[in-house]
Amino acid sequence: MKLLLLGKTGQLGWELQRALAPLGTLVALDRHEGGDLSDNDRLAATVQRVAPDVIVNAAAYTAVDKAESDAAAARQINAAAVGLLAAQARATGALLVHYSTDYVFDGSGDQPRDESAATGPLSVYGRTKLEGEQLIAEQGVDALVLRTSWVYAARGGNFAKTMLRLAAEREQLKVVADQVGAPTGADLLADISAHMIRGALADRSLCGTYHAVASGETNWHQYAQHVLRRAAAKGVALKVQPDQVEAIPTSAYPVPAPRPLNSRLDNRRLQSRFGLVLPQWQTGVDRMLDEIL
Ligand SMILES: NC(=O)C1=CN([C@@H]2O[C@H](COP(=O)(O)OP(=O)(O)OC[C@H]3O[C@@H](n4cnc5c(N)ncnc54)[C@H](OP(=O)(O)O)[C@@H]3O)[C@@H](O)[C@H]2O)C=CC1
Ligand SMILES: Cc1cn([C@H]2C[C@H](O)[C@@H](COP(=O)(O)OP(=O)(O)O[C@H]3O[C@@H](C)C(=O)[C@@H](O)[C@H]3O)O2)c(=O)[nH]c1=O
Repeated sequence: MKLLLLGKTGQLGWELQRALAPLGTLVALDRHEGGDLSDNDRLAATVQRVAPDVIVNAAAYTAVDKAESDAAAARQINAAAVGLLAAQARATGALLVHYSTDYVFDGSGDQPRDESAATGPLSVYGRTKLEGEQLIAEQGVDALVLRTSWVYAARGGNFAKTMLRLAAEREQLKVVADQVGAPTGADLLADISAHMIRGALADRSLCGTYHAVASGETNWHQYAQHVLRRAAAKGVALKVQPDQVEAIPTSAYPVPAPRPLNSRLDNRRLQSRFGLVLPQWQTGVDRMLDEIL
């Protein structure tokens, strides 16, 4: 079996290189190796040349605020290129694996959303990611679409690392406390993906959209405090102590792209259909911190 992985250098792409390797022959590409999602013609030529049984797309335009003023590029990478991959997979019978986000929702309410909940993105990033999902659905291709949230990894940029940096540099740290969700490790997502690919290749009726997040919930402020407590316990020098991180409302942290307040995703469909247990979010965060600190 041959797998094509796009976006191999991202948080998730890096972990997928590890997790997908035992499944077959893995061709992992970055944007400079024929895997550029801003160039549909080259991308199509790459897929045809590799002729994979499974296409795994970990590439995306993930700069949420920048996307507000760069919508054409975000739409090309998060939607148009995804539509092309879906068409190619459909034409060849390949399985498509793709990742989406909690930001496809409007964040209203205080309950976890399941896969059938109405979408309503608030930002260009969220809208273009939803368009990518819709293009996959329109093709009617065999696909696994994993909606996840608040991704972190030992390698790459993420909120936890930003907090460690800012708490070491600054005298004061203010973090929003009214956006709720679940930090999800790229390593967990990659392992889940490998498991799901095996399952879906054996039984294509398992294809579909899944909320793939760690269990439990937190908010960005509590998450920041958790990260800093762990760092302080390991003797990392911090200018801002965990208890000094100020909790603020979203309205006090103006940014170009609105974020959903309620990012809770219900992961029961994934757990029951694939026989998985998704660990509490702290498990993976602590492991990542042990690795990087
Ligand atoms: N990060 C998060 O918090 C969340 C992410 N997701 C989704 O999960 C998936 C993986 O995200 P994550 O690993 O965190 O993202 P990263 O930002 O860590 O990585 C994104 C990857 O996409 C690549 N990329 C960007 N533009 C192009 C392009 N034009 N052609 C080819 N590759 C490109 C980047 O390459 P380069 O390094 O060269 O720029 C990088 O390898 C994405 O679909 C994302 O939308 C969902 C929810 C939360
Ligand atoms: C750096 C910082 C951020 N914040 C806020 C801003 C925002 O509301 C929240 C998270 O900040 P970030 O900008 O790091 O996170 P953001 O880029 O919005 O993260 C999102 O990325 C995309 C790719 C996704 O798909 C989402 O699931 C989510 O992980 O914390 C503070 O309150 N204080 C701070 O000092």
